[in-house]
Amino acid sequence: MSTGTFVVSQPLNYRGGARVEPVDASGTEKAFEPATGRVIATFACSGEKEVNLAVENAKAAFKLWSKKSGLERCQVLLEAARIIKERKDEIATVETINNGKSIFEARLDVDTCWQCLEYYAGLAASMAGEHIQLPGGSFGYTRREPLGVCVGIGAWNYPFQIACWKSAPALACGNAMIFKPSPFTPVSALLLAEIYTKAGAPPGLFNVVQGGAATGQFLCHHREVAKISFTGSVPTGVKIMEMSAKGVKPITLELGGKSPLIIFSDCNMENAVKGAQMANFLTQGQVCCNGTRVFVQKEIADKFINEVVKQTQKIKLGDPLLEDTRMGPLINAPHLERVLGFVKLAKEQGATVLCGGEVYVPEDPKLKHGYYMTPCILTNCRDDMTCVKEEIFGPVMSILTFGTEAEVLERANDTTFGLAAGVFTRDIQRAHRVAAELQAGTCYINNYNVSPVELPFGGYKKSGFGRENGRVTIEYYSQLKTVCVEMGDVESAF
Ligand SMILES: NC(=O)c1ccc[n+]([C@@H]2O[C@H](COP(=O)([O-])OP(=O)(O)OC[C@H]3O[C@@H](n4cnc5c(N)ncnc54)[C@H](O)[C@@H]3O)[C@@H](O)[C@H]2O)c1
Repeated sequence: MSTGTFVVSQPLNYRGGARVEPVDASGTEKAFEPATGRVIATFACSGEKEVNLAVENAKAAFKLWSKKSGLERCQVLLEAARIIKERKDEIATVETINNGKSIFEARLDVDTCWQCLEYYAGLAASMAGEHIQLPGGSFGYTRREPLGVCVGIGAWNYPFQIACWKSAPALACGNAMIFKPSPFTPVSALLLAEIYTKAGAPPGLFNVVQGGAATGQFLCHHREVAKISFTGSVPTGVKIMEMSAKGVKPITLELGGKSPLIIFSDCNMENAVKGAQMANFLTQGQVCCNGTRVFVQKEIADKFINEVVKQTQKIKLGDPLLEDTRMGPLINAPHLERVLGFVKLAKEQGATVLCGGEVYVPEDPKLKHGYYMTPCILTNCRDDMTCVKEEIFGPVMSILTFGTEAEVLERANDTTFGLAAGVFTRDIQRAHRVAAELQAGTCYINNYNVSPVELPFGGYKKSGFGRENGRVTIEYYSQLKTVCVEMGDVESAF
């Protein structure tokens, strides 16, 4: 498949084990191919009736699925993981077309998806409670039980990965899921739905409803939805929390960030430069945990800046489906405008643009309506500038300099966000000391933005709560029942 050719003609909702058109709608949306600006799908946003039907389907599947043993659930997840691996190129291609990230990156994303399914398949079979001995031969035991119908609401930057990272632990624990992708990227979640069905999941176990805020609200308010796992911005996260409070529903919030990356003068310079690029330019900078505040120790600032600018100017920008492209277009025209607006404001507030920050028009005529910009590096930044305080969600790195460890820790933590942080140093004690002091859910030492599924991922402070990946996520998709067993007679207080 090549850029400029893909269109979606099949329905984009998935319910009861098949693609369906929604029975009612609250408006329509268009999905684009960011590389060309072409519309690739027009779809109805699901209304309340459609959401109710999805919940009914999920409930029916939950009845069957929750009765299965962990090993039986493991087998379905393993088969789904196998199919994802087998269809990796196709899934990555669809992701690239709808999201704009390079095919090189999309393939890496798909690897983290089948790995996630394999990981939770393994845990499904070993989930167990405790047995607790009580006086007189009585005892208690605990059962880890599923929650019921879970809702997953996704952002547009990692559409397939978000669907997998939410559904794999949810299904492993015995839940059913309804997933609502971002309306910007509605396509790839359908591939996952089809794969689960093919792998042997009962019809209705994983459903997809399309739409924006209104559809999301129907899902969150639904009486029979037991849990919401949300990935998106802080303002929407606040709304999700308000809705979940009304229904007393547990939630996972994976929200935005403005993460610090601290580079000490004793670092391995080559790795630090690579780390800064990994921290800023994956998926065109549209990554929640990006380390966009790059604090560099004064002694090495000039050298680091020279090198990082040199390497950033080499990034191959253009058609995301070409093998050697490393940066594609941003998600859409309004978002491109927003990111360029941040660069303009940074200049007005006194920052210096060392490279990039401009609209880019590729030579290939079919790409001329795409949403490309050159990766940008800003220096002369201060902590009070907008580019240093707010999540830009684009390829814009802000470089700041610092003197001492104590100073940089204070400045790094001076934010309402707390998703991730990074430190580059050769001093092993300092690395761990700094990681312990950083107020962030994930701290990278001498690397950045690697996401092994074995490690929990999630935020501190306004970046959210709850975790995805890792063993702990089982706790966010299950509840603990205590069974207390009397082996003697009742000693009544009356
Ligand atoms: N922490 C993480 O794991 C993580 C991962 C990816 C993205 N993000 C964050 O996501 C943001 C970008 O994504 P976005 O622009 O899609 O975010 P967004 O908050 O605009 O939308 C996220 C999802 O919420 C839905 N939604 C919007 N309003 C809603 C409402 N009132 N009720 C229910 N659902 C509603 C949207 O349709 C979409 O599916 C960034 O802030 C980024 O940092 C976080």
